[in-house]
Amino acid sequence: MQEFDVVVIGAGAVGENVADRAAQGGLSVALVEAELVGGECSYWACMPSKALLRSATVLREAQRLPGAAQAVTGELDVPAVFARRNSFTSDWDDAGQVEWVVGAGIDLIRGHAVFTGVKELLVTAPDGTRTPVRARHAIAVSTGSAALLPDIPGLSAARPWTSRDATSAKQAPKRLLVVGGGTVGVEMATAYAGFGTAVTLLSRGPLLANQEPFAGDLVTESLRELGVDVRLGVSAERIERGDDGVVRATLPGGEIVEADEVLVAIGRTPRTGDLGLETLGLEPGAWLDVDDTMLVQGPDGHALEGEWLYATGDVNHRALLTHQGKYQARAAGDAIAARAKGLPVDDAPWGRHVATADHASVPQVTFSDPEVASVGLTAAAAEKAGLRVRVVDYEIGNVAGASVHLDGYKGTARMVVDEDRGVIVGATFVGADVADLLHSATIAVVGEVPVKRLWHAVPSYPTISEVWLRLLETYGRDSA
Ligand SMILES: Cc1cc2nc3c(=O)[nH]c(=O)nc-3n(C[C@H](O)[C@H](O)[C@H](O)COP(=O)(O)OP(=O)(O)OC[C@H]3O[C@@H](n4cnc5c(N)ncnc54)[C@H](O)[C@@H]3O)c2cc1C
Ligand SMILES: NC(=O)c1ccc[n+]([C@@H]2O[C@H](COP(=O)([O-])OP(=O)(O)OC[C@H]3O[C@@H](n4cnc5c(N)ncnc54)[C@H](O)[C@@H]3O)[C@@H](O)[C@H]2O)c1
Repeated sequence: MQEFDVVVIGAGAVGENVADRAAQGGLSVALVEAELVGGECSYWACMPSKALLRSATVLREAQRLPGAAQAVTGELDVPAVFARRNSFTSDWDDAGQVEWVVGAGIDLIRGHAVFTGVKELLVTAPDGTRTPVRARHAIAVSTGSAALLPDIPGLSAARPWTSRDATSAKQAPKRLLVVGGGTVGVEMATAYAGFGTAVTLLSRGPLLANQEPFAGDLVTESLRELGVDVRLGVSAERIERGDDGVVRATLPGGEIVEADEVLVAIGRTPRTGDLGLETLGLEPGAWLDVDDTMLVQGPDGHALEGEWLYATGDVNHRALLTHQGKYQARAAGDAIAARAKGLPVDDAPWGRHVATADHASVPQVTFSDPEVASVGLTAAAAEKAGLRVRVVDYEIGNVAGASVHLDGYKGTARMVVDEDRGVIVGATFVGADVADLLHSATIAVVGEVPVKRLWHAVPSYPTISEVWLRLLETYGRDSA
């Protein structure tokens, strides 16, 4: 039996951070990983997807800019894009991240962990060796999520791609059918359209349905301009792969769409089905409910006896984003160290040991073309929450900085103001290169900066950030 103060299951970006914080808190920590140290984000999600998107985005921008357009007359070098993607994933070799783990003083145990009891695990290594592992203080589950497959007749036998296949493909297929109009569907449709693939995207609702409606509208329009056949309000009745290798999707009404590959991007499922959660009285295959310090809540709605089981990252379903999972990891790792040493836990809202921002100020950028950057509540969500809000919209193309940035700049910004408190509770920017604008909004939302004070935060001229001034002018100084 190996024994540590803390054991973290899953060495994705989130598990790595829990382990790091607990180790920095003076505890001995083991990190258990069944696949690659670095997890989904490094090898099959954030980094490879963004690497696949970036080159074509830059090329399209250059092609729209007089002077640059004349110089950029060639086609996208698709193999060079895939090669750049490979370098970001280190060719799916985790040696660099293992080096970091070792350097941080964390013990790495390779293998698949299963709970055998309270604070006890059995880890099965790839060669079949089994190691019992015990935690003196805490175990953190950071096992992430996997792609969800819909129950469409014929689909599972059609060898569908999941996000892993789309981000790790060695070449672009001639035709790609994308099922799902959320973040993965939109980003991968954009990437593959950039490679010259004929993409058909089926979405049962509008694109990016969790965002402000104008975001999905602008992205739909631009995907169609890129040549993507976007079908909204459409679900396939059947998807099969024929003996000829061709995928055929039957749509309502009998129309058949043919493709070489089909990517399923309809959401995620927690990686808790094979963890032995039943041993602890928890439901295998379910998301793990947690409190704000990331302690797992049992069926009675309270932390397990002894406050020892934590869950961070995708697996707790609070916000399926790397940065938000790492934020939870910092809170949880510090809370584990504090509880282990009998120190006070600062679990008041916005305290050191809680992930308060998960509730109302989660930032997210979808790297579509145009980019969609949002934080906090949409207007609809704010109204649903019972807030008295005022919504202010502004066309980003009218900002001097945007017009210099790109000819014919098209985009919209929205701020959602809580009229009772005089603060911004949500903001969305849709347009080229708005991603880095988002953090200003995140600070305003988290800091609950009064709108009347924002008038003194002067954006530089001529930058796209002057959209802030235009939003305030549209809101009106007398209203603030
Ligand atoms: C295509 C795509 C693009 C994305 N792009 C972005 C983006 O741009 N920005 C962003 O913020 N988010 C993005 N996300 C979301 C992001 O990838 C996830 O939120 C993030 O990876 C979650 O991290 P995690 O550490 O919780 O889980 P993971 O990264 O999934 O790590 C979990 C680890 O646990 C291991 N594991 C599981 N079970 C066991 C077990 N029983 N024993 C041992 N090890 C186990 C797994 O092998 C894995 O390495 C994207 C997601 C997808 C699918
Ligand atoms: N840039 C980023 O930050 C980024 C990029 C990719 C993924 N992600 C994260 O990964 C998560 C997963 O992304 P995703 O795109 O798979 O999920 P998603 O939840 O963003 O979108 C899934 C879409 O599929 C639709 N859908 C659900 N069931 C369906 C069915 N049976 N048939 C047809 N459509 C169906 C939903 O209505 C939704 O529009 C996201 O929640 C996001 O947090 C983030």
